[in-house]
Amino acid sequence: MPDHQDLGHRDLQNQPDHDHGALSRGDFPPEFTWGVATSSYQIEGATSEGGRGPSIWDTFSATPGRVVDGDNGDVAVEHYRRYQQDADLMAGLGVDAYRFSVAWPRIQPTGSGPVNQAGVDFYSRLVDALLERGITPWATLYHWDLPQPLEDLGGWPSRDTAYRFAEYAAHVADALGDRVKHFITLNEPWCSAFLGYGSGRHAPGRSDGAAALAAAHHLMLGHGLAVQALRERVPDAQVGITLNLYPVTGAHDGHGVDDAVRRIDGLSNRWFLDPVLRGAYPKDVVEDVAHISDLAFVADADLETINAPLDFLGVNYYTRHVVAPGAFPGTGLVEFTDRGLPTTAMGWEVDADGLFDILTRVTRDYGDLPLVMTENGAAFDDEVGADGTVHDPRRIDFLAGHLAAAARAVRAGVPLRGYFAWSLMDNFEWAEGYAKRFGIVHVDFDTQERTVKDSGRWYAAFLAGDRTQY
Ligand SMILES: OC[C@@H]1[C@@H](O)[C@H](O)[C@@H](O)c2[nH]c(CCc3ccccc3)c[n+]21
Repeated sequence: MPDHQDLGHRDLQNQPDHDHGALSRGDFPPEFTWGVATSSYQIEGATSEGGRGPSIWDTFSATPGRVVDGDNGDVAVEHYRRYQQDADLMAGLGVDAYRFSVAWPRIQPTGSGPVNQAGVDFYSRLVDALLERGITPWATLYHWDLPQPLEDLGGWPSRDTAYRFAEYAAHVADALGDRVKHFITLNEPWCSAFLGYGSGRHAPGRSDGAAALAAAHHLMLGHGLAVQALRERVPDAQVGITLNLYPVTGAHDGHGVDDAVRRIDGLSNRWFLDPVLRGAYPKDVVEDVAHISDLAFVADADLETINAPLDFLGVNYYTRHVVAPGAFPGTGLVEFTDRGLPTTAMGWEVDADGLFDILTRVTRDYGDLPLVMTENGAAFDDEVGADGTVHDPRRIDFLAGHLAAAARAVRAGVPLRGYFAWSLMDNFEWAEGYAKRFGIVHVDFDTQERTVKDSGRWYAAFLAGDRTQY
């Protein structure tokens, strides 16, 4: 297993694998934050309104073949104009908080220079709508919609983009910092870098390993610089970053599996956890990628900047990675396998124990930094019944099972402070377009009608204190 130095080892008691039974909000600390999450490009629409400039996802989704059915975010679920109605939906669910993202192209249409006041005004109105309803705003500064002009200048592989991001963060802090006290700098730099510049599955759709590693570095550098900008302007803010983290398990215990686990754990988790929380790249993974890049883009003080003190780490959890050595041992190729467990519409295995495993691992290996589940949820093919209801029992089971795992992690000593269900409502699911529905509220994409699904009613009852079976 990887050689983690033991930082502040905690006695995380082992718990039974499955403890079915009753669960309620009371199984969590009273100050625990319960919310729902979305992101700008996935819900706002109005991509040419209010002075917004183009983002790499506007360009990417307009490129034939990149997104299922040629879907794009031009309309999405019209949150830009329906935000009051959507704030009412959240109030109806009884959430404490709402995690949304600010679209950089609305604040600075070209990615630099003076702010676009209409863009600032939209988020100011949104924040006021939330506060009026007693909902705490949690703002993600970057959830993948990089202004296209910055991509034209090199994008995240270019160091300058990190500096532009810090300037953008300062503008958001100036505009919203009087009312927004919870900030997440980046959503999932792993996706922005490795899906955007590595595999090309996401915007901007480049396939260049060296560029992907440079992008990962400059995303993390931008994170560190943005933390400084936020701290200077909003001294009472809680600041964090959100990482998509995966427990990685060997498919069997045969030859080479341990190294396959080490490699994938390294590239999925430690490549981001170590710089952000320890101020150093993991040495074993630096060796794994040496044939791709010598990391010459790393400047001396960068890792110190990246290792900016945080108030929390956001964790997005969806499923576990199960790996085995690839067909050609010694090449470092790794196969991702499945165990035949039930899967969601995304083909991701449902594995609530993986949530317990990743939360306890982060606390065991990286210390007592408070953790917040900034995303957890599932896509299933929902349909609106004749009576207008949406029965989604599998999503209820998914949420209940994962909340039970979260409660186990809390009992085991993990400093978990909050949970945001992904997602408030069905929306643009990136390369899958509108074909995949993650919402606890259904959206008819033709009429824009919102219908609270059974899972939304279940979550509202849970938040109201009802006990639930799972
Ligand atoms: O795919 C569901 C959600 C997205 O809608 C969110 O915008 C994004 O933050 C998010 N991250 C993950 C896990 C990483 C991932 C994202 C997209 C595709 C494949 C893996 C799942 N999700």
